[in-house]
Order: sequence, then structure tokens, then C-alpha cells
Amino acid sequence: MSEKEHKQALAEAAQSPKLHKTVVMVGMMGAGKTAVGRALAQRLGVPFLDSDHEIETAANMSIPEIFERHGEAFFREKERMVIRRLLEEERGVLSTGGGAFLAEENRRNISNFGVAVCLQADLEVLWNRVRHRDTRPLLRTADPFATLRDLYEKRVPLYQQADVSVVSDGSSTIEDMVDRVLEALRARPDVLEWK
Ligand SMILES: Nc1ncnc2c1ncn2[C@@H]1O[C@H](COP(=O)(O)OP(=O)(O)O)[C@@H](O)[C@H]1O
Ligand SMILES: O=C(O)C1=C[C@@H](OP(=O)(O)O)[C@@H](O)[C@H](O)C1
Ligand SMILES: [Mg+2]
Repeated sequence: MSEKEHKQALAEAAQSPKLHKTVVMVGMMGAGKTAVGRALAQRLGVPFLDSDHEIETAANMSIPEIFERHGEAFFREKERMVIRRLLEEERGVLSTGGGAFLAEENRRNISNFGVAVCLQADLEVLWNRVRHRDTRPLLRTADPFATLRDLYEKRVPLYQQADVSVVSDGSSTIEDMVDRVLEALRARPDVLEWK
């Protein structure tokens, strides 16, 4: 099949897919979980959920405010509750925050209800995406690049436990990433049934 035919087949299949499990986006901050997850849900015609967004709405506060007022442990507790609730309630695409996949309980719930899709990117790509925005409280340090690098080194081995991994380089667009996720999920008819 040519690349064009392959893309066409993917587009047709995506018109009426049957989603059997929630597709859960995991990976480092800046990997594109929120942006790619939203575009993927749109392409599949399924609900899009973002755990950070749900936490912010429920608390009526931004993520930095929650960290400032209540601390990271409080945020992680809310994150665990929200992820479990969203997985139980609805099937769709769920983008998690970068730290969520570190908690064993979250990994267990994700594997019970969904499929973990890790978005991977080099440290430099991640840094270029997160450096201009002050919305990630963990990076409010004297040397945010060094902080991001430390988090990256600690977390990468855990992200490798995801069911599926998709790599994004500096030149792949959000739609390229959606194509790559859909392509990777072709090997998983238990997740997405192609008609
Ligand atoms: N593949 C991509 N190509 C271009 N920009 C991207 C890509 N993935 C993410 N971005 C941009 O990078 C920033 C961070 O992405 P975001 O989805 O918030 O990441 P995450 O939720 O993993 O922290 C956003 O401005 C987003 O639009
Ligand atoms: O990596 C992390 O621990 C975090 C990532 C953020 O989400 P994104 O990965 O969507 O930026 C957000 O949940 C919070 O700032 C903590
Ligand atoms: Mg996000």
C-alpha cells in the first residue's frame, strides 16, 4: 500500500471506529499529551478528557495555584481520584499530567480500563515547548532546564511501561502525531476496532 493509500485507509477507518478502551496519553510535560490527545479525540469522534483540566475545574483554581496553596501531595491525591473517576465513567481519550504515570495506582487503573500511549520527545524538544509558559509549577526553580532534565532522567524508565510509544521530533506536527498514534493502535484491535 502506498503512503497515500495508507493515509486514506486510516482516514476512512477513523470515521466510524469502535473504541473499546480509553486511550490514555502519558509522558513528559511538553510531550503533547493535551494537544495530541484533543486532536486524536476529535479525529475519532470520541470524548476528550484532560485530568489537569478536570482538577482545575473541580477546584476552581489553576494548577499553579493548587500547588501553591495546597502542595504537590494534595494535587497528586486529586489527580489519582480524577483519573480513576474519568476511567470508570467514560470511554474516550484521556490526557494525563506528566507525573500521573509515576503512581502505581494510576498505572494499575490505566491498565484495567485503558491503553497507555506514551508520547516521547527529546529533552531539547520538550524544553522548547515548555520554556515560554509559566503554567508548570514544578519548573518554577532557579534552573528550570536542569529541573526538567532531572525529571526526564527519573521518569523515562517508568514511561517505558506504557503499552504503546510514539516518538515526536522537532518537526512533527500535532496531526502527524495523531497519525502515528492511530497507526500504532492498528496492532491493537482490542482497543480500536477498524471497520
Ligand atoms: N507535535 C507537536 N508539534 C508542535 N507543537 C506541539 C506538538 N506537541 C505539542 N505541541 C505544543 O507544545 C506545547 C505543549 O503541549 P501540551 O499538549 O500542553 O503538552 P503536555 O500536555 O504533554 O504537557 C503546546 O503549546 C502544544 O501546542
Ligand atoms: O510533570 C508533572 O508532574 C506535571 C505536569 C503537568 O501536566 P502536563 O504534563 O500536561 O504539562 C501538570 O499535571 C502538573 O504541572 C505536574
Ligand atoms: Mg497537558
